[in-house]
Amino acid sequence: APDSWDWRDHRAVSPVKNQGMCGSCWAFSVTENIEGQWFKKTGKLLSLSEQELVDCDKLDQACGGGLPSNAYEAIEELGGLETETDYSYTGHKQSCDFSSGKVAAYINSSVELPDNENEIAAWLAENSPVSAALNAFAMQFYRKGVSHPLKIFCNPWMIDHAVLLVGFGQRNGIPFWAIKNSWGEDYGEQGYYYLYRGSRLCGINKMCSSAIVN
Ligand SMILES: CCC[C@@H](/C=C/S(=O)(=O)c1ccccc1)NC(=O)[C@H](Cc1ccccc1)NC(=O)N1CCC(N2CCOCC2)CC1
Repeated sequence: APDSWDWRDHRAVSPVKNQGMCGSCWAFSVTENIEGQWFKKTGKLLSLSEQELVDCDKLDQACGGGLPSNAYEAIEELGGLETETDYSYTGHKQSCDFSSGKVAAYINSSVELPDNENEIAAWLAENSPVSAALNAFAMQFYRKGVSHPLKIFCNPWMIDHAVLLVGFGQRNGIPFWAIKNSWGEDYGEQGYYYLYRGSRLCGINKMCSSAIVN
């Protein structure tokens, strides 16, 4: 794998979004992974609809939480995702208003990545941004820099948030993951969280996955 990689340099990442008062982080993690997969296939960067998942993904619990693995399955069953513009975000569950004629992006399958951080980095650089989940306790108090929380404050077995890995590298020799969050641009560093890479912190390595667009 390269020493560093950042999909934002390749215009494969949409602007930071804001889930508002809805526990829909799982939907943002998945739509933004698919934005990256779709970009890789077509060279077009679309902003895809999280609201479609909140309203129409019956395998997950809308604002009450969800799992990326369920969401990939739901998207395959629905037939794809509409754009953010066609099915815009309201931050609360409504009746499903999906129309297959408006599908802007589809997926063929999904993969769970290995839990080795070097392998995850290599896969990311080769393929697309990666859906990940982690214990978000330290994220809530983050302002800037490379976050390196004590393990006792970031139990890797208490995973409660889903995010997007967009890149990795080193800052003054400190290895980091560049993590796109869905709490708006005022969060952290322009909406991003930088987490120390290489110690499996906060369980960041445990639930990495991606849709596959052939
Ligand atoms: C109320 C849900 C909040 C929401 C989004 C997070 S959040 O709101 O951004 C946030 C997180 C942490 C601190 C502050 C704010 N969290 C989730 O969606 C998390 C994300 C996650 C957790 C663990 C592994 C992978 C992904 N998922 C969840 O909360 N859930 C996973 C599925 C579970 N289902 C219950 C019924 O049986 C099927 C499974 C419901 C809870």
